[in-house]
Amino acid sequence: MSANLEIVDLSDFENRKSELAAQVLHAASSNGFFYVTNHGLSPAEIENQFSLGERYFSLPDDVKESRGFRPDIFAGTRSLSDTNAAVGTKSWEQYLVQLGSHSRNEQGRWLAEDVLPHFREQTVPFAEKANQIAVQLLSLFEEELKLEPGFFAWQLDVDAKDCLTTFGWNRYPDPKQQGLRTDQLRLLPHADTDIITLLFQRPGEGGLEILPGRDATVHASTDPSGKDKGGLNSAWTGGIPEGKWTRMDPIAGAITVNIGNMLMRYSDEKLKSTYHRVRGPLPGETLGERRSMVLFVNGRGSTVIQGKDKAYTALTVADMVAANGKGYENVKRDKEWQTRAMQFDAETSARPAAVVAA
Ligand SMILES: O=C(O)CCC(=O)C(=O)O
Ligand SMILES: [Fe+2]
Repeated sequence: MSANLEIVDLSDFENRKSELAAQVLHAASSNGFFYVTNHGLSPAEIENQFSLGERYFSLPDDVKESRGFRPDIFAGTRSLSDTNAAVGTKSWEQYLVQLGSHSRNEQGRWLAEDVLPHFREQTVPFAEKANQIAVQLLSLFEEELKLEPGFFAWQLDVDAKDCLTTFGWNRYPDPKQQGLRTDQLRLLPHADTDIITLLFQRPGEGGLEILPGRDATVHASTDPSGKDKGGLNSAWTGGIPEGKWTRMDPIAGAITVNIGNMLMRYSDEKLKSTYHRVRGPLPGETLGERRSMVLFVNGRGSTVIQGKDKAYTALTVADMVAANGKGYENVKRDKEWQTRAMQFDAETSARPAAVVAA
């Protein structure tokens, strides 16, 4: 059965908090994915941010790779050859940089100013605005999670010394140009590790799909491989989730939002960290290049994540980020897993039952 997808209109936020809290709680505890509109970032600001990504992607590979991927902080360059090593196709590349005034260029994985002039100075304010949207959204969960009012504003402070929030750009090359088989995914099924993710997609560049009901915990507990206890980094190990996937297509002006494993753990699994993937072309369909941008909201690395009911063991944000990085490096050794993970069967892809106002 395919899902109803919900659009949450954030206009007049301050006066509509209780109504909005009910809406986001419903969306986060069912699909774990929803759209937000009237969030305060203009189409021009978002397009400008995509164009900064273009400047990065058009650099020569060796320059991009000079800020190689650091699994411990889950930031840096995942080039086409790096993802090829991890999933066996050159279907995706990603660049992740750390926010926070504390992270020097190299540690935060920023390329030098002479390589990408004014790149950091334009990206940080955009990402900080996006981070404020995340603060607003998360404040709506504080009462339900029995957290102090203002907790997430504190946790998400990008000036904190241990801030691990990252901003990133994804590029999925034209599968045809890359010589990719049509029965392969462009991004493998995974659940995000963070508290919440803000995803920017462009109309006409679809492909994202979600598997409602299959979250990181459900997956881990039913995975016969038993490799991923507690849904810690199920993104990168163990069984491959299967079922009918729902297309989460781009909507003009909307940001796509999803709950990550940290918030799932914080909420003792009330809020769902749902599996998602980016699909390959359906029969008769040609997919060109796809771009997306992400804000992986982790916040302060030293904060201990545990819900009031203690459904999961206590782990810090930094532990969870590093575990995800380790999992990613592990899959490079498992070619058989890679082939299975990247399999795409058009039969598994469905349109949403409806896209509705929350
Ligand atoms: O490009 C997309 O739509 C999905 C990206 C994603 O899931 C991720 O970067 O974690
Ligand atoms: Fe993701």
